[in-house]
Amino acid sequence: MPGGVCLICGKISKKLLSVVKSQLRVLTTPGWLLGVKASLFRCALISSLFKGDTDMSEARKWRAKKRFLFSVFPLCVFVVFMCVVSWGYRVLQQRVIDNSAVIILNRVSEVAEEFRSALNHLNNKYSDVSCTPDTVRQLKNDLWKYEFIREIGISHHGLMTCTSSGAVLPPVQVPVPQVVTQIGTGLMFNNASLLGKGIATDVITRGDIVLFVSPMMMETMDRNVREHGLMLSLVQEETGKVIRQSGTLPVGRLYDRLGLKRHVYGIERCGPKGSMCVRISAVLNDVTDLPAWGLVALVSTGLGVGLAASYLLFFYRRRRVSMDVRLKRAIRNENFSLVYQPIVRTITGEIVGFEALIRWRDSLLGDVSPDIFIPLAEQTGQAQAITRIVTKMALREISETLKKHNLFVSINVIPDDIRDVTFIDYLSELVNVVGLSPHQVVLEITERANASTEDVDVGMRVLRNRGFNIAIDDFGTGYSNISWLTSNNYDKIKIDKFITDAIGTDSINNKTLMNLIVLLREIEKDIVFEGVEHLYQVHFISREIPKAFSQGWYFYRPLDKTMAASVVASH
Ligand SMILES: Nc1nc2c(ncn2[C@@H]2O[C@@H]3COP(=O)(O)O[C@H]4[C@@H](O)[C@H](n5cnc6c(=O)[nH]c(N)nc65)O[C@@H]4COP(=O)(O)O[C@H]3[C@H]2O)c(=O)[nH]1
Repeated sequence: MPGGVCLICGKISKKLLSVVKSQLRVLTTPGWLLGVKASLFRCALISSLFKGDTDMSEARKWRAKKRFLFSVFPLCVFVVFMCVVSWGYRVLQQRVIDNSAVIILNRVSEVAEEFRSALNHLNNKYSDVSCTPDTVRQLKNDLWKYEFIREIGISHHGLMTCTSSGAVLPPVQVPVPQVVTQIGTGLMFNNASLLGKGIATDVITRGDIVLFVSPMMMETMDRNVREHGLMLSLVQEETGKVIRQSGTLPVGRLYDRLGLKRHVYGIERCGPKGSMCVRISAVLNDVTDLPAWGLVALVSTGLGVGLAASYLLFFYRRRRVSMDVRLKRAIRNENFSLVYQPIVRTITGEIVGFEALIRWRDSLLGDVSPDIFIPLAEQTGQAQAITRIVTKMALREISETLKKHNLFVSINVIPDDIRDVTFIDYLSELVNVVGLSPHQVVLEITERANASTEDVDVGMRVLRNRGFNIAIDDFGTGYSNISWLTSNNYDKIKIDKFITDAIGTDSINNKTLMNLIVLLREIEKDIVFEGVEHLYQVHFISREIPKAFSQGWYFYRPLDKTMAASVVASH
């Protein structure tokens, strides 16, 4: 997406740049126009990072890339790093808060359940009883059963006459509760009038029963909440009104200083319908709340990661770019050589043809394997140029030997070559000029390439109609093996070295090989085993498919043109 935006920006910039350039020629140049020109040029240059831009010189592009890699890129990595760390920090805090909240909420649920069952039980037991010593003794006994209740009282018509400590004389008026839930439970917080003697406590009432909540219970709960930096609120479910709160939310350094609102994370659990909800809230810190040393360590790590990523990308790009640039130059100067590896009849060892293999020796990079530069050439759209160079060189260097001994030469091509009518014409013309018969030229197309598209099929048919042969290369490495076998658009099939390597082994590939042998015996095409290195492989191939051909170090390594001519002559 940024690449796409940049491409569009780049295109517009280049257009504007040309307009500005033309204006510069006719106007006396004001300073601001020079500034605009410089900015547009920079933008066009950056856009060329995302596509092959032929207008910019390689060196300029590389300089722009370097500037980008060591300015914008590390900053982007730094920002991403900080975002990821912030996000991770937040997730971690949520986990910790969730764990503490679950413990507290479970405790609150236990307490609520105890009050609920006490109110039900005691209301049934003590409705309309008078405050006799026996009643007081029974209340005392009942009190022992409850962990969170400190005192039980009995009231008649709003007057508390009896408690588990004894008769209340004179009876005390039970005040109107501060909150009444839908199921008729009344709550009073910090009530100091009922027990007298300067004791303030939370009171719960329903029917004739008055329960005095143990202050220790609330104290323990508050301490728990404070320790975890949380805030516990009792909320009325229907109205959402907060009726009791313990603990406070900690202040955040930067946010509060700047007066920004902080993100409060909350978990709520409600009792049976119409009762109370308990909410646990916490402020989620972010990296700005870290102590100064933590912030410094984090920023340094982020910058370090950004720079490390820049360096890695720089070295990777430098290697790629330099190889890319040098390959372009090598193609322009046709700075390659060819070697020819003989292909032989397996049973007799007689040479029947050669495969032309490209070699590139760069003054800086040394010998670069075709396995490296051919895929690079394919990615950068230079592979077709290579095919033309190889075709021209091979036919010029080896046609005399081919004609003299009626041999063929195999040339590696890519699907784009087969699709390209101009290449087919070019090849026909060359073959004509050097006086070869088209059947002495084999075009190898790798099975890994997704070559089964319609236009490739058409190209293959055209080539075969003109007398050229088509070989399916590296058979066994792709995923369209069977479809290739059943198509009739080729003349030879080259079995990849990894299948040949399975000969005489106990591997899974050996099973593939044995199944393949059954299929290959039925096929009326030339079969070439690649990478034949050992005598037992030769014996196996000769026994299983006597008509098969072989190519490999057991017979010959790739040879230069002079050696290739002399081995055929000496045979
Ligand atoms: N270990 C071992 N290796 C053996 C043996 N016999 C042959 N080889 C190597 O196996 C490769 C066979 O070529 P390929 O399958 O077409 O695979 C080729 C082909 O896909 C590509 N390539 C080479 N030349 C060209 C070219 O001119 N054009 C294109 N498009 N691709 C080429 O590069 C690949 C590698 O080429 P090379 O490095 O020349 O490697 C060659 C050859 O040197 C053996 O007994 N043992």
